[in-house]
Amino acid sequence: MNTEKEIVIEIKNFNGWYDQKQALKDINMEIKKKRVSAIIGPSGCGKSTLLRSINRINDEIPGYRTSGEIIFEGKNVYENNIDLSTLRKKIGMVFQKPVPFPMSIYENIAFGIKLHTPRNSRKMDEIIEAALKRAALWEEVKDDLDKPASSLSGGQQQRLCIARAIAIDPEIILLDEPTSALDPIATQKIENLIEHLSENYTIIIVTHNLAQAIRISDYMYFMFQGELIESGKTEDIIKNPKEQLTEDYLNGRIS
Ligand SMILES: Nc1ncnc2c1ncn2[C@@H]1O[C@H](COP(=O)(O)OP(=O)(O)OP(=O)(O)O)[C@@H](O)[C@H]1O
Repeated sequence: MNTEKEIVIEIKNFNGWYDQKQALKDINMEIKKKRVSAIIGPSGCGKSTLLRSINRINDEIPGYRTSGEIIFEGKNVYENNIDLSTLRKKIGMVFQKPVPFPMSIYENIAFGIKLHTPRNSRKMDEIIEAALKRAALWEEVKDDLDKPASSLSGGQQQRLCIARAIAIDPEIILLDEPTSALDPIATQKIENLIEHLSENYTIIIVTHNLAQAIRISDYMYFMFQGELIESGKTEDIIKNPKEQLTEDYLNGRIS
């Protein structure tokens, strides 16, 4: 396996505050291209805040402010002239609870494509089929594309949300606890899918499920109380954590 991968995101001296409360403290990290990176750590340590800062979706929370840099494609995403719609096209996101739009399976995916790439509309059917195939959902829904997305199971809805993200051709997919609302079988399907997706996309996943992070990630980033404590290849961190806090977390002494 080629482990020397290109860096696609570099986070430098990054801080985040909700009003007076500092949620992220001087975060420095590098994300490797076309790998699965898992951000782990106990509840409230800042995982989601960090993930949601990467595509600036956290800007939507009143009172949230940041300092430092998140470099993507040679630019700090917090520069004033960054176009947020383009940023979020390139850095897609899937949330904890599947949130399909109240429309058909087909329209759920078409909607995002029309929003971001109207010129592609002639090829719509092809793009939708390809996205559903990549999200491992095509075989289950190909005869039901006109049915409401709400008729799908929770796991299928989550794969639909992943297909929706894929359809607008992102480079990076952010996944915020994508399986926490799913049963074990649906979870396994998503985990298999994530491993597959990293052939084509950079995946950054937040999970409170350490076993899941170990199963699917190439790199792990352990956070505690707003700080990044340790990061590295998953197998190295598991076998040989350098920090006592990491070891305590891996051994279940911190949860
Ligand atoms: N909208 C908000 N307003 C104020 N404080 C917030 C807000 N969202 C998160 N926080 C605080 O910021 C800190 C980090 O929260 P965050 O949700 O990023 O942690 P997390 O590691 O993802 O937690 P969990 O695993 O429980 O989802 C916590 O102390 C939390 O209370």
